[in-house]
Amino acid sequence: MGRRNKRRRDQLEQRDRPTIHPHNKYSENPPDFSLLASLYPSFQPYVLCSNNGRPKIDWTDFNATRELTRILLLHDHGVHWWIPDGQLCPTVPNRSNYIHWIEDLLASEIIPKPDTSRDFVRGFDIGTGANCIYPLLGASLLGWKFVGSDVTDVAVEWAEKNVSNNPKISALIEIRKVEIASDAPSREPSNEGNEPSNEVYHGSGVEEASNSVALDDATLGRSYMGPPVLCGVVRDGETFDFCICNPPFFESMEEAGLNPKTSCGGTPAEMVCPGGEKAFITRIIEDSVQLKHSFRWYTSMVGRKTNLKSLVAKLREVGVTIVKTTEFVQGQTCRWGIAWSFVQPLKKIVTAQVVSEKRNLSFMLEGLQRQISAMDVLKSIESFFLANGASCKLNIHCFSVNISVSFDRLNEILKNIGIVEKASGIEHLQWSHEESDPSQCPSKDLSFCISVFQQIPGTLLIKASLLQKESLVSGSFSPVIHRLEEVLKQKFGREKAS
Ligand SMILES: C[S@@+](CC[C@H](N)C(=O)[O-])C[C@H]1O[C@@H](n2cnc3c(N)ncnc32)[C@H](O)[C@@H]1O
Repeated sequence: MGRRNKRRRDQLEQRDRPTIHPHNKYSENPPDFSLLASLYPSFQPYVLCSNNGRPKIDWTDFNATRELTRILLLHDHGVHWWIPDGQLCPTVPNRSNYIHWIEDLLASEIIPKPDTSRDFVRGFDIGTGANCIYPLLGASLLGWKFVGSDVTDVAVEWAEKNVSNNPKISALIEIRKVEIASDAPSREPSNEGNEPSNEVYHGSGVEEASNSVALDDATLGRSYMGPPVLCGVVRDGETFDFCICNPPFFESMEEAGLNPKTSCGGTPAEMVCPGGEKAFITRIIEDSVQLKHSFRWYTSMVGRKTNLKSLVAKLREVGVTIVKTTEFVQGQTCRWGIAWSFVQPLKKIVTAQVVSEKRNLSFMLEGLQRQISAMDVLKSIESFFLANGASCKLNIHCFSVNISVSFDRLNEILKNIGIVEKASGIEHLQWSHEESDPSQCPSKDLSFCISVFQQIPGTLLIKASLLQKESLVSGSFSPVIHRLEEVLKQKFGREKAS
């Protein structure tokens, strides 16, 4: 392969791999465990030496992860912080990414700036938790004001402690207990605003924005029947620039499982709600229909891509003016951010990422047995392509493998799975290559990168990104990845399309 092609491939690879937000304190300098241990003796017992001689911590040890969070907040943010045993322990670099995404949303000119005399940013953290992480980060990094809500006494008590222990920012943060009225009638989902308006949909992946999903029971799942979320908690006349939410993701503690690779704690009240995240975020959407312009941006974290799709569909249905999505890559976990607004956008946003849509494909492997790791699946992917004559470069740190399949081998794979040559664009290849200047000629190899992400225990997300745009065989990318999906589902999972 020519040097120019290689450089182009490397550039595309870099661009496609979602990374830590550039404003994130840790984007250039990840936490230095040795330095932190030398500065904070309480952290020393948790710092171990890995096989390659680099310092590491045991992510399955709750005390180690909590101590790391404590000293990162203290060292890098000047924040004093603690949570009781078992409460959900946030990782500072990951939570900072969400804050910086909101910073980008507010700074963008997608919707007009607020027409108020208020000269500060005010956010609402739905379910702030005992850790109160988003208000603490937003206030210390950016001087934002917050209301942080929660339902449990322990969360409210510890969130308040975490605020009052930080006098420099305590005036910026109010903790609000969500009152659960014992006679509260169960709310039916609202139908208000069902008429679609002149929507502008803008996603970092067009897939999310353009897929129309029928809103049947299977799509929306169970309704949220729990305590109030926004309506009944936001007071009359209050306005906010945004809401932020890391919702209870799971329908049961069993589903939450225990991720053998990390121990971030998390009590049932923090992790679980009937209907899981889909029901909870659907309630935020319904409340936003009532509250409309009280917030400039409504946002939530989403744990599953399948839910992201149905939530975007729900947003279309209720007539929001804009939807934005993003992806948060957090080590081996991938999460999404969803944001919407009822404010009329300043200009029409064109979402024509047709090329990128075709260049990125993904599927889920669900129902995996506990002992099957992301690494097992990654190695199976490598074996599948090696067996088909491809060249593979495994990157065990990124849980990814770069694959290059030559034209001849590609032909074989596609023939084996009954794909006619015409459909893959291979016919094209035979004429153009002969007569062109080879240095200018689009590649006839198919090169792509496959990454494996842990979603929740038993569920992996497999993402494939085409590495070169100008390949004459890029039409074969999709059938090849579909073939891989079939093979992996047969080998590891129960048959369930994402
Ligand atoms: C996954 S935890 C998130 C905690 C923290 N924001 C974080 O990111 O680590 C979800 C939180 O939502 C709270 N919660 C559940 N239902 C709620 C509701 N209706 N209103 C406010 N908070 C709620 C839970 O008590 C829990 O603290």
